[in-house]
Amino acid sequence: MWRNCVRLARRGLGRGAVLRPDPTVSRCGVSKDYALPNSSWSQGMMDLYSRFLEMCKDGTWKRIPSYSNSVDHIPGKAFWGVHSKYQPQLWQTINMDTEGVGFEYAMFLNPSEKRMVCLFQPGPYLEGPSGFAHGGSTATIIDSTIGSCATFVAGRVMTANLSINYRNPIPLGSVVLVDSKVDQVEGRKVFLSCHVRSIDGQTLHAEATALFIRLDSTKSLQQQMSCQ
Ligand SMILES: CCCCCCCC/C=C\CCCCCCCC(=O)SCCNC(=O)CCNC(=O)[C@H](O)C(C)(C)COP(=O)(O)OP(=O)(O)OC[C@H]1O[C@@H](n2cnc3c(N)ncnc32)[C@H](O)[C@@H]1OP(=O)(O)O
Repeated sequence: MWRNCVRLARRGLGRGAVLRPDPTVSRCGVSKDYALPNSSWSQGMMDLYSRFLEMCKDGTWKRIPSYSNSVDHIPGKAFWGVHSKYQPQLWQTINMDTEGVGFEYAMFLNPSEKRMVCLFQPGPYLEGPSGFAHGGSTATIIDSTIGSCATFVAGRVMTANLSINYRNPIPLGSVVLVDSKVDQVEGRKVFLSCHVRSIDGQTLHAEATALFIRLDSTKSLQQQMSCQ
């Protein structure tokens, strides 16, 4: 029951939506990539996306697809390791099937700089203060961007600490750049920082620091989360 609720929530159902077969998985078993342009993207979002795609051509940057099932990111799909009994099915909470209402985004990785950038256009479901993004949605996109960056550098990680200073509200429908990088790795600890700015760079919306811990692959995720 709980598992089904989580699956529904993660599929972005709500507000009168009806149950239907999981649309993220096609008949041939290939998951949908949510981080691709759609008709809800503003011109600003499209322009920025094209600029980053251009920078991918020489290999400096790499576009990161986003599947609802995180294991689809991993060759061989063994993201949580052979020791884990827990295989998460729908891990990316930020993907919604109705275009434009929630998190519209695309991530790009710069491997040599250990940097992950996310182009983010918040939709109306993310409203906090009237006309502006909820702080929790800003935290979610920061956590996802920083988390993907830490995943690239360290493998399986979890957020241990995330500290955010909110400097200026993010208008719904605007486009911001979430720019994160790994500052330091000490054993299992990965320290990162992040800035959220308007496209023109004039407005600092938020800044964050985070600590991610690389998971011990000899323990199952359930053991690490004290679930059993
Ligand atoms: C080629 C391209 C590749 C690109 C890849 C793209 C694909 C990406 C795909 C998918 C990415 C998606 C990204 C999403 C990201 C979202 C992430 C989340 O939201 S995670 C959910 C929220 N977080 C939790 O629920 C954690 C709950 N906490 C825990 O489970 C544990 O506390 C855990 C695992 C964090 C640590 O537990 P322990 O038992 O493994 O380790 P201990 O011994 O406690 O800590 C290790 C060291 O870290 C310090 N530490 C731990 N927590 C700390 C804290 N909060 N502050 C400071 N230090 C802390 C400790 O003091 C210790 O340090 P000393 O080794 O003694 O020096």
